[in-house]
Amino acid sequence: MAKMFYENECKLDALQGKKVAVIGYGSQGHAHALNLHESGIDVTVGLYEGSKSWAKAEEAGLTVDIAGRATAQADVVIMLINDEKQPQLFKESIEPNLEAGNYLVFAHGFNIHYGQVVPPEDVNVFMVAPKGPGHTVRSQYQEGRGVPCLVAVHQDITGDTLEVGLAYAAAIGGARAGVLETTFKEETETDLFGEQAVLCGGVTALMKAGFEVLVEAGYQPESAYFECLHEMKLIIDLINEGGLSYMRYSVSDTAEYGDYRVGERIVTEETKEEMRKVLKEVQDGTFAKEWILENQANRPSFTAKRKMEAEHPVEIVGKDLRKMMSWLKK
Ligand SMILES: NC(=O)C1=CN([C@@H]2O[C@H](COP(=O)(O)OP(=O)(O)OC[C@H]3O[C@@H](n4cnc5c(N)ncnc54)[C@H](OP(=O)(O)O)[C@@H]3O)[C@@H](O)[C@H]2O)C=CC1
Ligand SMILES: CC[C@](O)(C(C)=O)C(=O)O
Ligand SMILES: [Mg+2]
Ligand SMILES: [Mg+2]
Repeated sequence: MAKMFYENECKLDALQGKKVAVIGYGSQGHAHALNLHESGIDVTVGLYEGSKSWAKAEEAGLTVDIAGRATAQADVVIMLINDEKQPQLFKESIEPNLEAGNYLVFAHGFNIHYGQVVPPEDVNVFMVAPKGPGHTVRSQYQEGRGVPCLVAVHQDITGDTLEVGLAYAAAIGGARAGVLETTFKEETETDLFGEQAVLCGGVTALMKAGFEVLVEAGYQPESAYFECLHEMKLIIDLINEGGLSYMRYSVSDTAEYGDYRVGERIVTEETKEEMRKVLKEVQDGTFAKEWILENQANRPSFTAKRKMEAEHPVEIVGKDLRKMMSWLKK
């Protein structure tokens, strides 16, 4: 049975009086640092000399120091730099500055699960992994809402690591939506599978395929963009709010009938079989190994793919159409 925690069980007291170092100030880092700060927690952001994030964090009113010094003065240290950069920074600047009984924290289990970071035996290790992008972790917190989080304990030296983890989840807003207890293994494998097969890889492939089929058939790219990309969020918002049936209640019966008739012709048993292969590659470490080697080789295929994807016609037409929507971020 899944164990869920909500605000009444996640006491901020477990974090009161403790100093937190947030290492990194990108998508998750800025959200954690600002949410913790506004929840009354003592936060220092840890970066490196010359980081482009440094000025942003200072402009937001936060204390900033280099990662090693931020770690040395903290009780709780959360690793919010890019996964692939964490092992080196950990060895050089974090590990030498950790003290027995400190809390080392992750927002994703990759480096612990695949053995890229091996923490000293005398520190507590836990994870608070928001199930949403960092910018949403911040905007939801500001609206009095929260993004659900997963919590997991890897090492518990002082006997209170789960309580500190739950307090951390509450301080970033996650306990408003719910905190699910899990393991580093489950979080790592489900997160990698989800982002590859469904949330990022699956969704973008589906949108591009729909766009391409309409444009090939001679329809205007602008029309194809509105249909296959822009409207996706509006449909997903309804699903997020009330499940599949609420979306189906809001769309026309014509759309609902088409949904039942066609959905399984698009995501077929063959697609599910491929999803099972993707999951296997995550579980047996094939993906992790490939991503580590890609970074060691200076990201040749990642960089080429990023450039190619940015030049896709759906990106070109979308950029122009979004210029007219003043409420969207530029
Ligand atoms: N992005 C997301 O929404 C989610 C991310 N996560 C996890 O959160 C963690 C952080 O990811 P994410 O927020 O995407 O990271 P980002 O790429 O957005 O941000 C990385 C930050 O780390 C800084 N940085 C890079 N190298 C160093 C270094 N050597 N020393 C100190 N700071 C450094 C960068 O500074 P600079 O500006 O100078 O580059 C930047 O501020 C990862 O473990 C990820 O898996 C989990 C859930 C969702
Ligand atoms: C879906 C991508 C994600 O796992 C996330 C925002 O939850 C990530 O790694 O950024
Ligand atoms: Mg995720
Ligand atoms: Mg992820």
